[in-house]
Amino acid sequence: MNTTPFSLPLSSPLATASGTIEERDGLVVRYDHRGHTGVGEATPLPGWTESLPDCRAALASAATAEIAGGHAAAMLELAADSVPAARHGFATALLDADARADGVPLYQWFDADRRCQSVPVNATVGDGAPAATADAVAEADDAGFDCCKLKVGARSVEDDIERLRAVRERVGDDLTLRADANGAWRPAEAERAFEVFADYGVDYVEQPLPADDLDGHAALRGGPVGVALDESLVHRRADTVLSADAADVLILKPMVLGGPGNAYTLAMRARDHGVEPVVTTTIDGVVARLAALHVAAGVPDIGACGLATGDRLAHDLAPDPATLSGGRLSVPQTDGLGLDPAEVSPDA
Ligand SMILES: O=C(O)CCC(=O)c1ccccc1C(=O)O
Ligand SMILES: [Mg+2]
Repeated sequence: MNTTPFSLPLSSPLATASGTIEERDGLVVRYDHRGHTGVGEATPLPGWTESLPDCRAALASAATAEIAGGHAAAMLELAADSVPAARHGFATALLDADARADGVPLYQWFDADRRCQSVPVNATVGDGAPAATADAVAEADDAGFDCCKLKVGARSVEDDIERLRAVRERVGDDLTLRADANGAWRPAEAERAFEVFADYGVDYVEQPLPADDLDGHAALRGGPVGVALDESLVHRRADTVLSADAADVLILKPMVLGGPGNAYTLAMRARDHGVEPVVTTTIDGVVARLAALHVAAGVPDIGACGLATGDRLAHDLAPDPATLSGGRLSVPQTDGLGLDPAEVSPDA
């Protein structure tokens, strides 16, 4: 196992109710397995995963364990609940090598019978003044997106309502709108937002209330605006969230869940519970974005996913083989993730 640090500044920082994401730092992981080099990415996001030093230390322990006991010993060092980004990095490299060895794109390694050329994606629009928000949504609409997610909760509910009004005035009613409050609201604020957001045709709100408040989220369900849980999956067993009947939608971030395999398993389990899975990145480099894209591609008839985040980066780890057109991201059909490991470089 070999790791290389990288630092990816954002050309377009993402302003949210829980802070602004300006830069993504992590490690590229390479691993030789079954005659192939697999590549993975560990890009921790504090608040969602372990810190970068903890991620680095976990991968160093895993590399030591690997020398004595191979990939199974390395995986045992990488617990999904304590070091999910490190686990994601190694697990992705292992899966990439496995899929290459089997001669299939990663999503077909999850489900050999599936064929998927592209995945629908949402545009992601950060917090901003009403006019700037409407501009950003109009730009996404012009670029062919059918679905746009707005960050809310960074300002008052009444101010977010003004933003929604400006958006609908600008782009009309055809575009699907979602909102993401990142846990910012108190129950009364969430109730008010759900009432008025319904008039603006908001499909669902991600994490209206703090992560721990599963009962509060359950109580918000049943109206025209759905409830999606995201932060509630951090440090918590997914079974707990599913059995609380607190969500219409589960937001699945492979980087937060400990890897693409965990995210795929959870997506299929959510479906079995009648909960719709949506796969998103944590604003990652191209290796992790492709891993998340393959997870989404493995799930039949998945709705728009939060995977169109590559254009926020000032530079990337390698050229992106997935192309955006008509609100869909193409899925590479070459073996593994669809990247040439020789092209992956921290200063690409
Ligand atoms: O879902 C999307 O559209 C993009 C991803 C996104 O919003 C996000 C990115 C980094 C950290 C948290 C979040 C989030 O969904 O809350
Ligand atoms: Mg979210």
